Amino acid sequence: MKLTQIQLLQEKQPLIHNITNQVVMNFTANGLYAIGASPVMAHAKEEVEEMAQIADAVVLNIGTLTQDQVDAMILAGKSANKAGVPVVLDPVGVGATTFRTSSALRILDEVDVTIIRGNAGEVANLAGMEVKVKGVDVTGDLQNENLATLAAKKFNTNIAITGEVDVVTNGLSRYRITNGHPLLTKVTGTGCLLSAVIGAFLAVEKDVLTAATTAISYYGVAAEEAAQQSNLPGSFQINFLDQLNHLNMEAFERKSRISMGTFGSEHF
Ligand SMILES: Nc1ncnc2c1ncn2[C@@H]1O[C@H](COP(=O)(O)OP(=O)(O)O)[C@@H](O)[C@H]1O
Ligand SMILES: Cc1ncsc1CCOP(=O)(O)O
Ligand SMILES: [Mg+2]
Repeated sequence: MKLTQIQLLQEKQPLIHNITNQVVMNFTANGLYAIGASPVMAHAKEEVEEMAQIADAVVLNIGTLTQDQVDAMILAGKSANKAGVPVVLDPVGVGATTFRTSSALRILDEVDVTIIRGNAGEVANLAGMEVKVKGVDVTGDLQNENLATLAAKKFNTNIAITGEVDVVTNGLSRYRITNGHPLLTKVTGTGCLLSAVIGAFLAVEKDVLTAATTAISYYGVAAEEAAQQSNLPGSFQINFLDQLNHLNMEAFERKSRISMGTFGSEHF
C-alpha cells in the first residue's frame, strides 16, 4: 500500500505548483525532485491561474507573504478548485503578526483547501486561540490531538499538525505519526518542504488522510535514516535529501509508525 504510493509518485512525477516563501524555495524544489515529483515556483498574478490548472497539486505557503502574493494565492487556489486540483495551505507564522493571521483566514475563506499543515502554534492561532509563537517556531506544549480536531471542524477540512508527534485528522478519524528526528528543527524549511511533499502524495492518492499520513511517515523515517549518518544540521540536510530520494523500502516498512485513534477518545 505505502510502497505503491511512493512508486506511483516516482512513476507519475506529479507537477507541484508552489507559491512559497523566499527562504525555502530552493530546498523545496530539491526535496520535491528527491521524492520523484516535479516542482515549479510561480508567483505572479498574471500566471498563477494557468499554472494551477495544469498542476497535480498546489501548495500555498505564506512564509514571506506580501499583499500581492496573498492575492495571487487566492487566484491560484480558486483556479485549482475549479480544476479539481488539491490545495495545501502552510500557515507559516500565523499568530506572530495580525497580517499573517488575517491573510491565512482570508485564503481559507475564499479557497477550498484540501489540507492545512502547520505546527501547533500556527494551527492554534488559526483556530482563534491566542497562543504565543516565536516567529515561525512553536513555543510551549499544546494538546495537538484535540487542537487538530477542533481546527478540522472549524475549517471543515483536513489538518496535519506536526512536531515531535504528528497528528492528522478530518475531525472524525485521527492518526498519530511518531517518526521524525529533532535535527529536522535545526534545518529551515523542513516544515515547508513537508507541506509540499504532502501535496505530491495527494497527487497520487485521493484519500487525503492516507496521503498525508504516508507522506509524513515517509518523511520522518527518511530523517531518522539521515540522522544515523550525520548528527549536525549541515550534513544532515544533505543526507536527508538523499534519503528522501533513496529511502530503503524495507526500512520504511519496518520503521513507519502510524497509529489510528477515534474522535472523542483521549487516547490512541
Ligand atoms: N522534536 C521533534 N522530533 C522529531 N521530529 C520532529 C520534531 N519536531 C519536528 N519534527 C518533524 O519535523 C518536520 C517539520 O515539522 P515542524 O518542525 O513541526 O514544522 P515547522 O518547521 O513548520 O514548524 C516534521 O516532519 C515533524 O514530524
Ligand atoms: C525562517 C522563515 N522566515 C520566514 S519563512 C521561514 C521558513 C520557515 O520554514 P519552516 O516553517 O519549514 O521551518
Ligand atoms: Mg513552518
